[in-house]
Amino acid sequence: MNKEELIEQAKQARLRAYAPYSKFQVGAALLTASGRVIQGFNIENAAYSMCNCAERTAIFSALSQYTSSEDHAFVAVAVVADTDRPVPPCGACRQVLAEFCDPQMPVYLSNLKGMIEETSVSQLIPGAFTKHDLDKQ
Ligand SMILES: O=c1ccn([C@H]2C[C@H](O)[C@@H](CO)O2)c(=O)[nH]1
Ligand SMILES: [Zn+2]
Repeated sequence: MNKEELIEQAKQARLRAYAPYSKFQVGAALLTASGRVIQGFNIENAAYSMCNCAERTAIFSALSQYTSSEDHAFVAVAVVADTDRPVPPCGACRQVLAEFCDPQMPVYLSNLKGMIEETSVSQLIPGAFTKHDLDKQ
C-alpha cells in the first residue's frame, strides 16, 4: 500500500461521509502494521458539537473493531477533503493522533485537486500533551 493508494482509499471513504449539516465531506484511511486499511469519514449530528471527524472515526474504528497489537500500530494516515489546500486536521484530531500514533508517523493530507502535503504527527502537534506529562516524577 503506497501513499497514492492510501489517499485513494481516503477519497473513497469521503464519499460515505455523514455530513448533512456542514455538507463538508472528509475521508480518512489508516494503514495498520497488520496491513489493514481502516477507512473513516466525518459523522455529524443535529447537536453540532457531537460531530466526529474522519481521522478520529478511522482511529476509533481500528481500536474498537480489531484486537491485535499490529492492528493498533498505525503506519500512516491519509486525509482528503474538497479544500483549496490539502485539508489540515483539526486540533482534536491532532491530539488523538498524538495519543495513538508514533510522533514520526507520516500523515498525508490531500484534496480533490490532487495536491498532497506529507507531514507527520509531531509536525502537526509539536509539544503535544501526552501520557508522559501525567507522571509526577
Ligand atoms: O480535518 C478535518 C476537518 C473537518 N472535519 C469535519 C468535521 C465536520 O463534520 C466538518 C466541518 O468542519 O468536517 C473532518 O472530518 N476532518
Ligand atoms: Zn478533526
